[in-house]
Amino acid sequence: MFPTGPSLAVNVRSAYKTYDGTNYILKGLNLSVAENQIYALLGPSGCGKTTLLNCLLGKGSLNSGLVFLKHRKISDVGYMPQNIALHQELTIRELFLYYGMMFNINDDSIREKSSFLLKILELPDDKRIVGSMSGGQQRRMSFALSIFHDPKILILDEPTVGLDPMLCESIWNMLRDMANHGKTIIITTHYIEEAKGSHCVGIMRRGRLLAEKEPLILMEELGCEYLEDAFLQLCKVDKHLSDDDDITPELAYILPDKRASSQTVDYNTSFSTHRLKAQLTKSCWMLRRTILITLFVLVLPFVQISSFQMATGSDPIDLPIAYVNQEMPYSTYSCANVTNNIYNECFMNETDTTNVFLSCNMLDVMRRNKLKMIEYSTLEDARRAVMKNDAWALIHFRDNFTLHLSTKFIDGKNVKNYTIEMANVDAQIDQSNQLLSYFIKSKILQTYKEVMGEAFKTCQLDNSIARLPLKFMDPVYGTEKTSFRDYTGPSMLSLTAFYLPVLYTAAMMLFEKDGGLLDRLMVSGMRFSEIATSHFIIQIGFILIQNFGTMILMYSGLFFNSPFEGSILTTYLLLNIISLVGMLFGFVLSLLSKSQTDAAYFGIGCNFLMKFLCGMMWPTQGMNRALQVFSFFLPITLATDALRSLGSRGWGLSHPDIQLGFCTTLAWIPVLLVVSGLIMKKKKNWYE
Ligand SMILES: Nc1ncnc2c1ncn2[C@@H]1O[C@H](COP(=O)(O)OP(=O)(O)OP(=O)(O)O)[C@@H](O)[C@H]1O
Repeated sequence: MFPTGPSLAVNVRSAYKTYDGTNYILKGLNLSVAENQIYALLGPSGCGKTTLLNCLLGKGSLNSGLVFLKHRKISDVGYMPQNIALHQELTIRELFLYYGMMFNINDDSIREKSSFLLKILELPDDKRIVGSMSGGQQRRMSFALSIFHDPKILILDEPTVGLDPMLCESIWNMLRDMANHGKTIIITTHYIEEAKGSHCVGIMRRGRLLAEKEPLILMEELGCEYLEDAFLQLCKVDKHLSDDDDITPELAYILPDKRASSQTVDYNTSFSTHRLKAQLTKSCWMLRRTILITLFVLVLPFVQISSFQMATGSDPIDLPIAYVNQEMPYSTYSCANVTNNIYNECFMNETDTTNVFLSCNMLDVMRRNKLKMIEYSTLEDARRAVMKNDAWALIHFRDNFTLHLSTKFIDGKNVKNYTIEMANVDAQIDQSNQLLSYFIKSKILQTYKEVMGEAFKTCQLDNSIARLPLKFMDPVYGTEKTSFRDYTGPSMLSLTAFYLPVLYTAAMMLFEKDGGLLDRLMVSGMRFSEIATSHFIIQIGFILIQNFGTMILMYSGLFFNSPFEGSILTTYLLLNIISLVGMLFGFVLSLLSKSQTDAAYFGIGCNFLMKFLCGMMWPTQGMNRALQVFSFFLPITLATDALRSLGSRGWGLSHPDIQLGFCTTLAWIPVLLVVSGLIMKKKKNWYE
């Protein structure tokens, strides 16, 4: 089917390629590269050279036409991309070792080859970090890696850009030497004159090959002294002929129906342990080289959990409260001047109440409860203080408060409305902050309960008279003092377990994808499954340490005191499953994002959604019904509830709610795997 000929290494026939379905980048291009030759592909910027090379490599496919590559084994192909695509954090030596391991070259050969290439390409000392080398040095390094495994066919996309003429010359000498030793080389270049050193030049313009000849023959045929003139002449002629030869709508319509056949690089290699080892070793080098970031990533969950524990749930202290105590006329007869004897004198003494001032006792208790009580002489002043945000609430005791309270209790059902009114403690609270206003209300109630309890005790009455006719028995689960922190603690734990692997995985994958690293690795034979496995192994290590650490931090009682009744092992297992789902979610994110910035925006958005929709900040029971149902299907809603129940209720795996938490999270694993598979299938070159 392919017109190969005995000595053709590459053959392209009637190649058509479009990215958007209308503009054709390759327009019926024909190209033949004989074996053991250097083929220089010349053409102006944007004429489709890289597109053609991508089709040769099988990274892109033709819409119509034939591509044939004689040496299809991945180890037979060497590729140098146009962009540098090198791991900037590694040293030269590490990079050689990495590619050497990837191609399964033994250590001695790696040493030998790398020292030869260092010398001939005038590269710096092999301890130099790649990122610290000049652009030209990095380009030579990139070239060195493309020939490192001794490929049979070499595809070089502008390897000599920015190099000084001496170095270009030595690269061309190397290429000639390689061709003499049976290699085939296709090279694109902007320096037309250097293509004189090739065996054949292909002059490309607007998606077609205008000529394909030995340079000297081409110059002779066109009567030119320089290859550059020959190139210009061909382009000029083509410009006159082909201004209106674009793909016609009819042809564009027909072309996609034509069959495109390709025999390009065969990427179907099986999983290999040496490539996995290379990837793992490289990742360890990278982690070590970026040790500060590695440590930061490692300790981030501990910092998050600790700061959460320290900053959340404790009672606010020193909240300023304005009060007006008309029971004690301001400054003339203040609480400070009375002997407070609530503990040895009953306040319900009908004849003489002068020695008992319950308002003073209440103010004392409020101070003890860490409220900052500020006295004002008039209600107007106190109210103004609240308006000006000098105080969070205003508390008002009326004239003869204690006397009226006493009368209220003594008169019982005959009590007058006026007495009831005067026996009230009036509180006016700034409700703009719900949590603080709840807190102040609960402190006032607690104060009332405490003072009246003591007062009734002194009157030798049952102090339960002072309480509401409501008795809260011992809690079924949890404690009397369950705080907001106990509710949000498991949320923080699951969010940290989920979200950090999302970020880390997306960042790692995009780090390789950015700058064409992943693209280059794939063409060098690295399988995606090997990259993913290596990442999985490293990430699992992080996850196991981090989840163990955060659990200890939160529940061991050594650092913080969150209630924990259940099984440590079940909790640890659930946290690790949450992290695994986070990891897969991060992977999907990296497939959907073009850059780390995209992923960061998307990730931050998801983090907020998770926080609000998974019942992290507020119980899902408070959501509208439809949202509640949606929320249940999210990866960490029911798992967080399960964590809460494991901690405060002591339930185990046998409880249906815990099983539900595990199941909903586990169910996301196949879902995310399928989604990733579909994206990879749809976006053929997702790794670019
Ligand atoms: N993935 C893509 N999607 C859409 N258009 C693309 C894509 N890749 C390349 N193109 C377009 O195809 C045309 C040819 O690009 P190509 O990179 O093949 O040119 P080139 O000859 O290699 O150019 P240069 O010498 O500047 O590298 C350009 O107009 C480019 O914008």
